[in-house]
Amino acid sequence: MSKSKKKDASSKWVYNLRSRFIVFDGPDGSGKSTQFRRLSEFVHDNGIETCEVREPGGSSIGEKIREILLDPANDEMVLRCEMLLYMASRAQLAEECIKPSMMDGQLILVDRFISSTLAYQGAAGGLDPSDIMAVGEFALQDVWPDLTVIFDVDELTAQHRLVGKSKRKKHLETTQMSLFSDRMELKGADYHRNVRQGFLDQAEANPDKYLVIDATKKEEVVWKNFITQLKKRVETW
Ligand SMILES: Nc1ncnc2c1ncn2[C@@H]1O[C@H](COP(=O)(O)OP(=O)(O)OP(=O)(O)O)[C@@H](O)[C@H]1O
Ligand SMILES: Cc1cn([C@H]2C[C@H](O)[C@@H](COP(=O)(O)O)O2)c(=O)[nH]c1=O
Repeated sequence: MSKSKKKDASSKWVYNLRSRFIVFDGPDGSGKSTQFRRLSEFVHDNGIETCEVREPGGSSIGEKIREILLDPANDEMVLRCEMLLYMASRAQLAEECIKPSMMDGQLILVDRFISSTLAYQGAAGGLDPSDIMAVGEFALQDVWPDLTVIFDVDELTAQHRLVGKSKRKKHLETTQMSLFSDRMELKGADYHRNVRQGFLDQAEANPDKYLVIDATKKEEVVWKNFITQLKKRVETW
């Protein structure tokens, strides 16, 4: 078999990704955005069009909400306000970007989604997950992910990565806010430990809709494991 035919046969599963919705999630510094970019490149090489957005943000209104949420100056923000703002950004994103792109046959790749609200404002913040889901159902209507991939990493590894990332950012960006950690990253170690556990608990409770990837390994190793696990899952769709 020629090399190109071999590639066609081995990547046939990729076509099952059309009109699907995949979320990348995990603790800050887990490396999810790195793997997001790698999957994007991989599917484009295989001729799949994508809609790629981040949360909070992804729409012009959502990006304004993001600024409010992550600005360390807003330290008086109460938990219910925080949760509703994340969800408001998500409602706009679902209607403005996700729904139309799905109808268009694109693969939807989202950096964070309601899984983050359940982990941060729920497991770590203390809000009842059933309240979050009730607001989520109102905000999202019928726009729910087919798969949420959790990039799991311990706190220490994540912290080292974030320090490295912010050092590089200092050379690249000029805004004052980019020089410092955002409001959520500034929360303490206990909070971030509960965030991680919150993600793992969601995955354990919903194995059909979640995938957990060990993100502590080198980038290339994480990628190989991720694409192998994703292929297995997508072949069942
Ligand atoms: N497997 C890895 N091993 C070591 N470093 C990594 C790995 N994956 C990503 N990094 C580096 O760690 C930093 C954080 O990665 P990335 O931005 O992908 O994480 P993230 O989880 O999306 O972060 P955030 O939640 O803060 O947006 C980056 O500097 C990136 O180059
Ligand atoms: C969607 C969502 C996000 N968060 C937190 C998680 C991060 O600390 C920031 C987003 O920053 P990133 O650089 O894009 O990862 O917000 C949250 O607490 N709740 C949510 O629903």
